[in-house]
Amino acid sequence: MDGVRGALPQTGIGLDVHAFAPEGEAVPLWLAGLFWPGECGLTGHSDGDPVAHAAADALFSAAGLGDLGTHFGTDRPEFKGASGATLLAHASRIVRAAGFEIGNIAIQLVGNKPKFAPRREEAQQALSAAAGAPVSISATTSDALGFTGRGEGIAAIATALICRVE
Ligand SMILES: Nc1ccn([C@@H]2O[C@H](COP(=O)(O)O)[C@@H](O)[C@H]2O)c(=O)n1
Ligand SMILES: C[C@@]1(CO)OP(=O)(O)OP(=O)(O)OC[C@H]1O
Repeated sequence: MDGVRGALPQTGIGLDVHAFAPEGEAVPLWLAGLFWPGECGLTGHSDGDPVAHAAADALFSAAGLGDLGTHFGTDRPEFKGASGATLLAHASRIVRAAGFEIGNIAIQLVGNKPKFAPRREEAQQALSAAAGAPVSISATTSDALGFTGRGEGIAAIATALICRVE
């Protein structure tokens, strides 16, 4: 990349959705890098954490390095049950190895449950530690509309800002 373009920051976007496990299945909920005792878990090849996955996807998007499936596909048995924080840490290492530093990651969770705000600080600390960069997380319901409003799953959307440093 030549001239000023190589010095400009690059943004990325990521979206992820996971469905709640069927009632009666004792699946633990992992969300935003935290365990949520007593809450219904989400389905997935990994731990199904849409907040961490959206963040990792945003990093890959910003770096032009594909997406989560490119690096941690379901054909990779070593990622079965992997935690979202682990995947985000791996993604951050891959992006740094490609010559970038991470400015920040902003994520918004969309869903009715669990009530996220009381654990926002804890979650931000967990995912910031995983990424090695500031992660902020907001939450919203979808006003009872759509699959999140019907309580069928949780969605998350994220943006990331990275800068080329090498
Ligand atoms: N799972 C959620 C969803 C939302 N919140 C917080 O509730 C507030 C109001 O949300 P709206 O749907 O009206 O946008 C907002 O401050 C969210 O942080 C939450 O804690 N958990
Ligand atoms: C993370 C991976 C791999 O374990 O699986 P899931 O947990 O199903 O998550 P998803 O966000 O649907 O896609 C990425 C997959 O490659």
